[in-house]
Formats: sequence, C-alpha cells, structure tokens
Amino acid sequence: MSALLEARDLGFSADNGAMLVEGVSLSVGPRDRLAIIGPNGAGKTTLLRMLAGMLRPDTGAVTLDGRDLSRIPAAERARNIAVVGQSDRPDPRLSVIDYAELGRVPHAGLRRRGEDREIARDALDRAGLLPLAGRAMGSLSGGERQRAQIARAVAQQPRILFLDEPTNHLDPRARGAVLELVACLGIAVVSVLHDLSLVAPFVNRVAVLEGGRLLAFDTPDRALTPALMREVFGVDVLRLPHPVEARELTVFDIPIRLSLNS
Ligand SMILES: Nc1ncnc2c1ncn2[C@@H]1O[C@H](COP(=O)(O)OP(=O)(O)OP(=O)(O)O)[C@@H](O)[C@H]1O
Repeated sequence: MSALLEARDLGFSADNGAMLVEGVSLSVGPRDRLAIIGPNGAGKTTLLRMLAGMLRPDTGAVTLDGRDLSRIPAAERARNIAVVGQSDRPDPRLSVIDYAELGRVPHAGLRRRGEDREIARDALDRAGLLPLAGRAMGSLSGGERQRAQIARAVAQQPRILFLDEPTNHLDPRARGAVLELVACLGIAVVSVLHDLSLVAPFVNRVAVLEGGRLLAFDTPDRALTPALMREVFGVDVLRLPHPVEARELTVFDIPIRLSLNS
C-alpha cells in the first residue's frame, strides 16, 4: 500500500542548538495506526508536531500524497489532518456541541449547515458525550474534555488523525472506548502513547524514539521486545500470555522499593 504520509530524515533543534529530533524517516499508509513511544523528553511531541505540519523541520521533509506538507495551504491541510494535542485549550464558554462543530470549519467554513450539526452530534454520540452536548466546555472533567476533543477531530473527518497522549485523563473503560472509536474510523492514526498495554492491541506500527532518534519502526511484535524496551525505558517490560484469550499482554514491571523504615 502506498504511503499517505512520508517523513524523510526529519530533524529539529531548539534555539540553544540542542537536537530534539534527528534523522527520523518513516511512512504511514492510509489505514495504518502508528504509535510513537519512548521515555519523557524523547522528542515524541516534537516529532508528532512535525508530522502534522505544525512545526517546520530544520532538516528533511514531510509529504502528504507525495506533496511537501509545508506547501499545502492551511485550509487544505485541515481537511486532511486533525490534531488532538496535549496543550489544546478549548474556549471554556463554548457549548460541547458548538465545540465539536468547530471540526466542520475546514469543510464548511463559518456558514455551517444542518448537516454539519448532525455530523458533530454523531461524533459526540460516538464519544459518549451526547448527554453533555449543551454543557459548557469549561464545566467538563478532564476525561470528558479529552473525549470532546476527540469528537471535534472525528467531526473533522480527516484522512489522518494525530493524537498526543489521547488517553492520559481517561479511566480504563474510557481508554478502550476511545481507542476503539478511533480504530473504527478506518483512517490513518498517529498517536503518542505511554501505556504499552494499549499499543499492541491498537496499532499495526510502532516508532520507538529515544534521545530524538528512531530506534525502531516496526510491527508491535517486533518493536516491543523486552530487550529494546528495557534499553529505552530502563525498566522491564513483560509480555505475558493472556490467561483466557489467545493474545499477549504487554505490561511494565515497575519496581517500587519501599525502605524498611517507611
Ligand atoms: N523550545 C525548546 N527549547 C529547548 N528544549 C526544548 C524545546 N521544546 C522541547 N524541548 C525539549 O526537547 C525534548 C523533547 O521534547 P518533547 O516534548 O518532544 O518530548 P516528549 O517525548 O514528547 O516528552 P514527554 O513524554 O515528557 O511528553 C525535551 O527534553 C524538552 O525539554
């Protein structure tokens, strides 16, 4: 399958010259789901922002359908790419339905039609938020707000969805529900994920980043090896057979050593 998005030799350095991302090449097919994993400060968000066209790389380039992303007009980019970032700050006065309907702006502009309202309502429904449609964004809990952000991106009907830690505010059931909703869209997804137990069931590709460099870009089975995970995260990762189902569970084994005096 030919690539929808392609990154070649991406690099980005901070104003102080520190290399935050270096020499990253990868590709994303139209229905691929890619997880970017790595420890804090590895450069995951920086890479995601470059792939989404929010940050211009210092070296290399990102192409969408073979076209340089930086040369695609913003409105056209927004019809193809949706981003749910960690630092999004929705206007707290907006109603949840009006916020979700903002996802329609790239398609319909400011003159939205009844059909756009319906698409926004459907996205809220899928995210389990329809009962809160009339509430103000500022009144939502962290998890509800995160689901509203996903609903806005779903309403945008992009070809590729970028998610930066989409489940960090969600309880376990909501995590599964949100990732199922995203997977059911049948579009390309690129997501930063910290929870390795969610990676293997959700994606077909994993990019392992450390110190701004790509250490692996492969299937979950080949990328999530205990040796590489130990090297990257500094703790053991266990791959255990599920007690009932024919699949593996991937979990961090995080040692918490309490002193005898505590
Ligand atoms: N403008 C900047 N100037 C200097 N350093 C920066 C700048 N922006 C980011 N960094 C540093 O670059 C590194 C990579 O940041 P980035 O946010 O991409 O990492 P991350 O892998 O997403 O981390 P986390 O898991 O903690 O969210 C970090 O050490 C961060 O402090």
